[in-house]
This record gives sequence, C-alpha cells and structure tokens, in this order.
Amino acid sequence: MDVLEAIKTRRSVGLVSDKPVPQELLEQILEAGTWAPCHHRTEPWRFFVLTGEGRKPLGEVLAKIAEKDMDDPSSETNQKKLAKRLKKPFRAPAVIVVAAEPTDDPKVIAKEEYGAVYSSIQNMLLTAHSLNLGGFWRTGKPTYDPLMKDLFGLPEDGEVLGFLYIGFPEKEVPAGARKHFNDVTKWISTEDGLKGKM
Ligand SMILES: Cc1cc2nc3c(=O)[nH]c(=O)nc-3n(C[C@H](O)[C@H](O)[C@H](O)COP(=O)(O)O)c2cc1C
Repeated sequence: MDVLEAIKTRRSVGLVSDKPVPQELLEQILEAGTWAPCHHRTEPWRFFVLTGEGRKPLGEVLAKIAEKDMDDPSSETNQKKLAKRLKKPFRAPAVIVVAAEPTDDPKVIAKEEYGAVYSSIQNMLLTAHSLNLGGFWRTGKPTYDPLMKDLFGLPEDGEVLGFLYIGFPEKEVPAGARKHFNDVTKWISTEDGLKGKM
C-alpha cells in the first residue's frame, strides 16, 4: 500500500474481534513507532502492550479514577458506571499504551518530545492499517490523571498520550472525509503575502 493511500484510507476502527493479534504484527507496529522523527534523537516514546489479563489493571485504574468524582460509588448507578470502566480495555485484544518520557536535557523543548510521540502514534496506526488491522486512538481525561502515570511507572514529567486499541476489524468502516487542504492553507509567494487573515 502506498503511503498516501494508507494515510487516506486509515480510519478509527472501533469494532474489532477478540482474535489475538499475532506477536509479529504487534512487533511491526512497535518498530514503526520507533521510527518517528524526534529532535535531538531523544526517542522519548515508551510502549506498554496489554493483552489478555494484562488489560485488567488498566480497567481497574479507569474505575478508580472515575470513583474520585463520585459522592457515593456504592450506589447502583455508580456501580454500573464503574463496571463499564473495568470492561473498557477489553474492547480490543491488544491495547498499546503510548507514553512520553521527556529527556531532562535542558536544550530539548518539552513540547517537541510530545510531538515526537504523537508522530510515533501515527506511524503505528498507519502500520496497523497496512497490516489489515483496525486501530483506534483513545484518550479522555483519565489518560492524564496522576493515577494513570503511576500505573505505568512514569516519571513526574512523563505522560500517557494515547491508548491504541488494536484488533482485526469486525466490519468495514465507511470512508473518511476531510476539508480540502486549500481551506486550511495559505500559499505565500510575495513579501506581504502574510498580511490579512487565513
Ligand atoms: C489525541 C487524540 C485522542 C483521541 N481520543 C479519542 C477518544 O477518546 N475517543 C474516540 O472516540 N476517538 C478518539 N480519537 C479519534 C478521533 O475521534 C478520530 O481520529 C476522528 O474522529 C477522525 O476519524 P478517523 O480517525 O477515522 O479519520 C482521538 C484522536 C486523537 C488525535
């Protein structure tokens, strides 16, 4: 599959089967993740591959985080909500947790470390797609909760940046749609070309 075709046909695939993803396919995805650009060659990405019962602690921490905002976690409604959180990581046979561990090198700009990890995520989603796997980048507020950081043993300035749910698609996802690039682009070919709004 050519790169532009892969980019344009990749979709967020929410519905995947329970069929385990072979280790060698997961390894290809992870390898692609390590080939993202990174300023000063810091390679700030960290990956945690959760499969089988290895997904359970993620559900437990999602429930624990949700519980913090509940007045009465034992109420029937809240118990149902917590049970849903416990199940979330089981929506796909493999969940790749992608985190950033920024270097403490003072010449490195912290947000560029995050940028590198976001590029790594896109590499992984495109590779999953090229392997006929479905991928879904999920986040949400709990992603950035200190308890999440603790679960994965990240340092204080580290952060989980995404959960990549990977599996074999259960059904085809419709084609995507985007604005035309000219709607978000200004072509500058004269000195005063930047005057005025986009
Ligand atoms: C940083 C980031 C976080 C995301 N988190 C979620 C999420 O928590 N839940 C969700 O349904 N989609 C999430 N998405 C996926 C987007 O909803 C999806 O990419 C968008 O709808 C476009 O669809 P496509 O990926 O099929 O092109 C996230 C995407 C990004 C870039």
